[in-house]
Amino acid sequence: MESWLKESGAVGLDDLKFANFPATGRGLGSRRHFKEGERILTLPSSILWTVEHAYADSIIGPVLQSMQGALSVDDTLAIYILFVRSRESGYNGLRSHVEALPTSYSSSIFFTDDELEVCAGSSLYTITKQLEQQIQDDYQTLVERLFGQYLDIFSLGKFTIEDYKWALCTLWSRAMDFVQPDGKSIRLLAPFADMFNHSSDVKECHVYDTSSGDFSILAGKDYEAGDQVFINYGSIPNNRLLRLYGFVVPNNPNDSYDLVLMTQPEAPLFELKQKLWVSAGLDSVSTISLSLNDPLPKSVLQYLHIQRADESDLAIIALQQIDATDKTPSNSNEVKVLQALIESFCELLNNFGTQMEKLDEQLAEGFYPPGTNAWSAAHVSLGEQRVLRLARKRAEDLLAALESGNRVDSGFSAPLRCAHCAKVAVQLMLCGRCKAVRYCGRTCQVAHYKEHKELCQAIASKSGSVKK
Ligand SMILES: C[S@@+](CC[C@H](N)C(=O)[O-])C[C@H]1O[C@@H](n2cnc3c(N)ncnc32)[C@H](O)[C@@H]1O
Repeated sequence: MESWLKESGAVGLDDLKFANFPATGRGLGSRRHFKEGERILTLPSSILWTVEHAYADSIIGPVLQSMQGALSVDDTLAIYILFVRSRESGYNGLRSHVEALPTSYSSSIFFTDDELEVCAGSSLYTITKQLEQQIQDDYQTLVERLFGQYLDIFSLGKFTIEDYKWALCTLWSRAMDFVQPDGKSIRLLAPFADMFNHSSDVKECHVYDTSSGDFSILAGKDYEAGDQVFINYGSIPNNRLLRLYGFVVPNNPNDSYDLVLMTQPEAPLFELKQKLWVSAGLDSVSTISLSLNDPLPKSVLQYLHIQRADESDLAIIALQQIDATDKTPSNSNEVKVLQALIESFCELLNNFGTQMEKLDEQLAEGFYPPGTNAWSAAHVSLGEQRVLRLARKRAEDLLAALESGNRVDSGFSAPLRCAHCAKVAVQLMLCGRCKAVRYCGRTCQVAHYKEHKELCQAIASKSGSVKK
């Protein structure tokens, strides 16, 4: 692989070497001193795995391009990798990269039932189960649309579901995403650079040059010869690390719980509520990440206030969203929301197969041998329960404050802004009908009317300013 990379114009390979490190397994070590910020590796655009390169391939490109409804980025790249791996000749450079890839992964999708059961009740458990089903469905679609249609290209036995899962895990654990100046994102897999392991102790140091398409790694800190060189994959919680990368960081400060909030369309006042969720940046199905730093984000309370609102609460929430008057939702709604939330947190915590104290004990006693899948699952479960307990405590504190008459900001104030263009301004004109929304001028009011009409009527009739 290295000679192919050098011939293609890669710079910096001689200063790095493959090595096995006790904590992380295979990675890259430095052969000399690197100063923080110094460019240590540059790979030319031509050797990167990208969707664009898959489309440009003379064999697989026309097939991909002829498909009705483009494949997802990950499916395109996964198929490209499997295609190159299946070739008996040609593609020597890319094939040398594929040969250097791990033969198996420890993403949670490969866990046995017993291993996954260790984190039963966690959001990782649910997402992993859903993902397994999703992968099977996606694979079936690929067989029907692609593998079964072009048997000359997709050799039998080299595009099985196990191969597909392996290729997906290759991408999840090694591909990187960058946003380009036009706002579009690019996902790429960089041979050799995908051998750097992760450390949160180094600065973010991978760079994509959008004009040349070249990819570089800078030193994320000072290194001496012989040190392992790291990159920083980002602030990732253990549940995500285990699902995508197959490892965990004990006591991960980024741990989180993915709380799924949903409301059925049959619920009363659903359409009005949907509008309010959308204008609060939410949706009727919202997944909100609770974290150790912010165990109860305001968006959770915003969602639930809308979900549990009756007609008069809805009108008040609409007013608050738009004109930021400090009218708070009715006390009963807020109390209802917090009580229901505490109850849900208790239920979620009870659903964990093994409670936190027991897991702590088991980990301390070495019940799960360190580094095994069950040990990783135990750390995910611990992290998620820690977050949920903090969230429950926060909701309990808010409820106690409310009941004792000390209101605490639960996330409703917003600056005065135009309901159409969102411009924040002091001089805004009120909608004459509902007296609830504000505009920076007549043009915005007219442009917004169609969207505003339904809520306008609802608020106006509620406040008695206009008869229906
Ligand atoms: C981009 S690859 C890095 C190279 C990889 N170690 C290899 O041998 O091919 C990412 C994978 O490396 C491993 N890894 C990276 N950082 C790690 C860390 N801090 N601790 C444990 N494993 C790590 C995980 O298996 C992860 O999925």
